[in-house]
Amino acid sequence: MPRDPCIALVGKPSSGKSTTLNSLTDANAKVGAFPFTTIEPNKATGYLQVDCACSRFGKQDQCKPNYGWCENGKRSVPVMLLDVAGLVPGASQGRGLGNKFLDDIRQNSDLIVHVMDVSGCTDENGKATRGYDPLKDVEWLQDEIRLWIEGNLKKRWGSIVRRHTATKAHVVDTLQAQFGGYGSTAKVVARALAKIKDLPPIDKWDDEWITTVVAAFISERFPTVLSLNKIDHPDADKNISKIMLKYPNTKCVLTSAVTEVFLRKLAKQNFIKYETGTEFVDTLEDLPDSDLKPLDEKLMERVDNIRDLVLYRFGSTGVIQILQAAAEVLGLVPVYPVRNMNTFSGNSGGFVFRDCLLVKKGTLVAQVAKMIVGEVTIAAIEGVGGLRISEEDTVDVGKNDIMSFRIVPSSKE
Ligand SMILES: Nc1nc2c(ncn2[C@@H]2O[C@H](COP(=O)(O)OP(=O)(O)OP(=O)(O)O)[C@@H](O)[C@H]2O)c(=O)[nH]1
Repeated sequence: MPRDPCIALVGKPSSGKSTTLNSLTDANAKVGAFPFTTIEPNKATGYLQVDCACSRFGKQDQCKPNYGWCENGKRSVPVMLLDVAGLVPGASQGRGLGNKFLDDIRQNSDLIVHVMDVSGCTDENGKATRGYDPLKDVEWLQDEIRLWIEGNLKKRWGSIVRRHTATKAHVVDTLQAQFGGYGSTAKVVARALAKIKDLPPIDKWDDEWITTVVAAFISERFPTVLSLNKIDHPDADKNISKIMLKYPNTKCVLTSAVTEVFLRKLAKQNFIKYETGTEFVDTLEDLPDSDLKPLDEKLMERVDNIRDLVLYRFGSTGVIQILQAAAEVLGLVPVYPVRNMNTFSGNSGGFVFRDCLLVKKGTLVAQVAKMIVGEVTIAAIEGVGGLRISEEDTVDVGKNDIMSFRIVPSSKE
């Protein structure tokens, strides 16, 4: 993942993708109650909340990021989001905007956030209904991606195996040649294969083995977070438990995107004080000495409902946690390049930790250096306390995550 991480939001029509995206960003993705409001993939910037390095050194007051923002040591780091349109069953056969959908995730995404309607009020095509079982959506999303990759693989299987045998290739190389187009690397393929028990040689794979291999590859290449949306609905509870029981190893986040959008709007209009990501909402009744505007009876009732049905029950609208869950699954580490290791400042001095980039835990320091300073010769890399960092070392939270680079000046001929 040498480029910036990109998280794809997918989900059937009317599951709440656009609302979720709106609540994660300030982008104005169209919001509508009918299928395919979102026609073009919508790239937007979301903000991942992390504990900023400034709080380790008591420098919260001096922290002013170049991108995003930092409040009391909670830093919002930009991440790229992709609103992927047109997911309906049959996408792998080109139904809906199937091919486009698959192409979007193939090229661009590191992780899929599957936005699901857990109220059971939309069927698999996004039409209004009651009592639909959203478990089916988890299954068919996985199936669509698998069938698409499997279909492409099986079409050429005979010649793939012949070539593999003739060239005495390694199974990782043979598969990487096939999966490279999905943004895979040999490492990803190797990790996927390592998960499979008793895998026979490639020429012995039947359809079942191919399915197993493709499924293992998908879970490595396209890890998924389930965003269980519409938790404000009374039918949501039973569906949430069902999904979490069936997929105990999949990261699930409970959300009410529409609530987040509504609360932010009220806060912007100065009707409430709302700290996003928390359960705290204050009205003029709670803060009589504040400059908040009074709410009419209808709005007050809605705010009370939101408190009861979402905030007090679930602790928050859950939206901030979507990106945190994604970052956790991807193992992202915030890395802070600084110019001056004594002050943690950049070029212009004054403010600290101006830059932050997200890299995968375990990435080599040399790779991180390349992302930050490019193809130049580095004389030395310094860490906190002036300690020398080896290019062969790796990064983690609190380990080699603050760095200063000394570059060898380029000689003019
Ligand atoms: N009750 C409830 N409704 C929601 C929530 N989030 C979104 N909705 C509603 O669900 C409907 C569909 O939301 P959208 O965000 O347009 O859905 P989408 O998945 O982007 O749909 P397409 O653009 O058609 O693909 C809208 O009427 C939203 O107001 C939620 O958390 N709770």
